[in-house]
Amino acid sequence: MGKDGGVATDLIVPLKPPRAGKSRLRGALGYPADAECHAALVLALASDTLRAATAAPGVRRVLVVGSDTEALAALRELGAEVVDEHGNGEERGGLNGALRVGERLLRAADPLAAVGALQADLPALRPGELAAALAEADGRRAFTADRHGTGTTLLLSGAGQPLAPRFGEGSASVHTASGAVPLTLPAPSLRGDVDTPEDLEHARLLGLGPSTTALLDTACVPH
Ligand SMILES: Nc1nc2c(ncn2[C@@H]2O[C@H](COP(=O)(O)OP(=O)(O)OP(=O)(O)O)[C@@H](O)[C@H]2O)c(=O)[nH]1
Ligand SMILES: C=C(OP(=O)(O)O)C(=O)O
Repeated sequence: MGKDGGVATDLIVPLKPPRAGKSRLRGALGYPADAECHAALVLALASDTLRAATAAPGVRRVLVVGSDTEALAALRELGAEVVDEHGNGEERGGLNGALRVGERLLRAADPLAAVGALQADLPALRPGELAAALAEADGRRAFTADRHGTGTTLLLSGAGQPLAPRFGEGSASVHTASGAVPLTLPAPSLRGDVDTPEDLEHARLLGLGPSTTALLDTACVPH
């Protein structure tokens, strides 16, 4: 059991190489679209997500799965565990493939672990809202939809039960069809993933974490 009475959960956080990821965010809020500046913004979103995830009661391990060595090293500094999604010669399986790599590792360490997948673009995430989602799920395979109701920000599985991730366009209805329980708690910070400039403004109004706040306050000089 986690400290709040929910089931202790190991989380996988997938991270696409920051230069390639979050393409729709380039130039958001007047922030430079330059490749280095954009990568710094994507990394800041992930840093704030991880800071909140590692602080959430009920979360036991947080494992970042990605392929960008520099980004993984920076996130390890924050206290997250990191793994290369192609490290063992795994084929390129995109987002769901990366999640399966993480799930395999976590279940090898503890076959009875409750495992979840949390998106890396939740810069306003509050630890208490993540903990409340784990508590509502209470060991069931369950998910939180994004604020639009179409995507998925968190997918959870019960102890020893496959995660069976089906992230991608319209994943909320696909996860529902696959039997995952849609969680009903409001948890705006957990539903506030950032894909577009409008999403970033929404997250800013909720209250961004320190990394994204500091970055947007600093003039990034385009190369
Ligand atoms: N490890 C890994 N993570 C991925 C991959 N594709 C997407 N992600 C991550 O999955 C989460 C959700 O992905 P999207 O919101 O579609 O992000 P994106 O592909 O960076 O964004 P767009 O360029 O706007 O489509 C984010 O945390 C991404 O970093 C992948 O191939 N490997
Ligand atoms: C991949 C997904 O993320 P997004 O909708 O944020 O691109 C998803 O919600 O399944």
